Amino acid sequence: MVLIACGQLCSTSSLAENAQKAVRLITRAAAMNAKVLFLPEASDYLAVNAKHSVEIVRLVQDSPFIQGVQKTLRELHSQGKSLHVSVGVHEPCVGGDRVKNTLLWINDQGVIEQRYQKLHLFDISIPNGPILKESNSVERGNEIIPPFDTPAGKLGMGICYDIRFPELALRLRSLGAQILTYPSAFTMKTGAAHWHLLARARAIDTQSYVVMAAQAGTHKLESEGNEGPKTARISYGHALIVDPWGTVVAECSDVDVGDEDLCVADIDLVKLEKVRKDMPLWEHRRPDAFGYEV
Ligand SMILES: O=C(O)CNC(=O)[C@H](CS)NC(=O)CCC(=O)C(=O)O
Repeated sequence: MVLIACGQLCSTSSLAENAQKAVRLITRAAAMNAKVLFLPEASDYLAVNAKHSVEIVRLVQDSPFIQGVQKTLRELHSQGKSLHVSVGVHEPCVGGDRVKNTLLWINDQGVIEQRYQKLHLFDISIPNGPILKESNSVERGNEIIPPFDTPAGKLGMGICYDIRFPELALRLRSLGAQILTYPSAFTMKTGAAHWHLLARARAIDTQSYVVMAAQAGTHKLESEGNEGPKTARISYGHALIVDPWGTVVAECSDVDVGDEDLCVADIDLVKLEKVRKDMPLWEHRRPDAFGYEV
């Protein structure tokens, strides 16, 4: 059994400030002897609008946020503490007119080992609900990253809105995933309606652990001299971990209690194998009827 931690925080537009939030959660996770910490989508910053995002985005080697995370992991490592981090960030695109919404896997020595670029973009307009057009500022990815070994098990990566596309989860499971992660910044309205249900559904579909790190609370978004439209953002929070049977085994406090929080759970691959053996979904699938393998 391996202990993992799943975090929630409330990013601002300051990469340096957000680095401090991440470092506090990293320090807490390490003190609890967790081996992996999952941090939310866009942990490095939330921007006021597309123009602002393109202005403040940095290459990983120039990002005070990523530098802060890497430095802390290296320091912990030199003290004999091994912690790996999955963290959602932004990266510049070639051409410079948009950014990438990426998920990084940073190992216990601060080295970026994996990178996934969000496939599905959140272009949504719900009456009395969120209006967000992610594709204004973000270039979508085109690749599924094969699940890779971590101290907790084989990890498959998605980001936020990707959780609504079960075909990604099914493919990741077929490619060997035991844990799926969807770092998120869910809206209040869609979170209240769907967050727990989506996380549990993907866990049940794939008989895998699902780890949902989350942005939480009211974001302080500022840009200097930016005339563009401002969007007030509040994120749903409720970072959580679901087991392969669909049970929520850990959940962060409600945002009323504070937006920075951590929850932990043991990853039990013996339990995972039992769930898969008792109900062998992957042997019962019907590619003959559907005409394709998931
Ligand atoms: O913009 C950034 O920098 C960070 N990215 C986000 O906040 C993204 C795109 S706007 N949010 C979501 O995908 C929410 C999905 C959601 O709420 C749902 O599926 O219901």
